[in-house]
Amino acid sequence: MLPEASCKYGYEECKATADWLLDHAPVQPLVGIVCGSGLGGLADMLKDQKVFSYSDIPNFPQSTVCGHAGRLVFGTLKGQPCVCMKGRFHLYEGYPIEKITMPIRVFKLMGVETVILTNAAGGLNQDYKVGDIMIIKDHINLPGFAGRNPLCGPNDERFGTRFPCMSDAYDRKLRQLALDVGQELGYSHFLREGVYCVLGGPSFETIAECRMLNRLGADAVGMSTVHEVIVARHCGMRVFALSLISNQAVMDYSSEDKANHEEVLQTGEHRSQQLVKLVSTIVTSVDQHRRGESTKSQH
Ligand SMILES: O=P(O)(O)O[C@H]1O[C@H](CO)[C@@H](O)[C@H]1O
Ligand SMILES: Nc1nc2[nH]cnc2c(=O)[nH]1
Repeated sequence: MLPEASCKYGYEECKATADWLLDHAPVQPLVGIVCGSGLGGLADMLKDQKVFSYSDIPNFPQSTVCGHAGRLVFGTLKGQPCVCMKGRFHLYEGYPIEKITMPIRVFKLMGVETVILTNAAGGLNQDYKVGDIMIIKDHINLPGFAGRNPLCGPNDERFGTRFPCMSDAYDRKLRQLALDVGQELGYSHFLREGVYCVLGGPSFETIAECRMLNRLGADAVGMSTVHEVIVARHCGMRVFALSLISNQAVMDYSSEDKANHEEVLQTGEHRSQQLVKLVSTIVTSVDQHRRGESTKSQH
């Protein structure tokens, strides 16, 4: 007998959800985008939209966090078929870890090849400023150290191998592409590359915790993304992820600053335009890149 969680959000459930969506969606998406806290505006860049409430999608979890609308948006970006999650799920909402990442497997079963994940995060690196955009080059899965990994439980080979590699989780070519695109757009002064650390939340970190995470090599801290990345890589999708530095993590006992969700959402609003421009240009270039690859493979 399989453990309960694996049975509830396994291959058949993901396939049923993917088939239902493909029956109702206007396009078969090749790119899947996940919007972080306050970053739902990213979905507005899609043309010819068809929007589904999470509550209408079979087997789908429901959003419970302010800044996560709970809508799945299909559409195109310069002809590139995309699907965009306006709202993601977090461990602290009380969902089993398999349910948090279930939409990523649904992406895969709908035909998505590239996943773009965004989040709001606290800046640990002392050189970072609020409003910086950090391209994620690597992660620290702190809950994973205690056995909280979305791949725990029986492995379903239809998704991927038992022991997936994570040293290449964040696609090097897409990271370089983002740096190039950022430079062309004149964003280099607020574009960074760094390491994201996930914690369980929902409480923000203590000063001692922030200091410890920074010493461990983390540049930014949040409560999401890493579980989705692990599942996306397990089933063979390309991953690109970025953090909007929405607040400075408090590292100093003399500081009066206090992390809060309102500031997180506000920073999202302020950077929204540039974030949309950056992500949409990357998506368009991914398409060119893909076409280039398939042209090459024909020769
Ligand atoms: O990671 P996203 O979904 O952007 O949200 C981040 O913002 C919330 C805290 O303000 C937490 O949920 C944290 O993970
Ligand atoms: N854990 C954590 N998550 C965040 N999300 C946005 N800011 C933060 C932060 O400072 N800490």
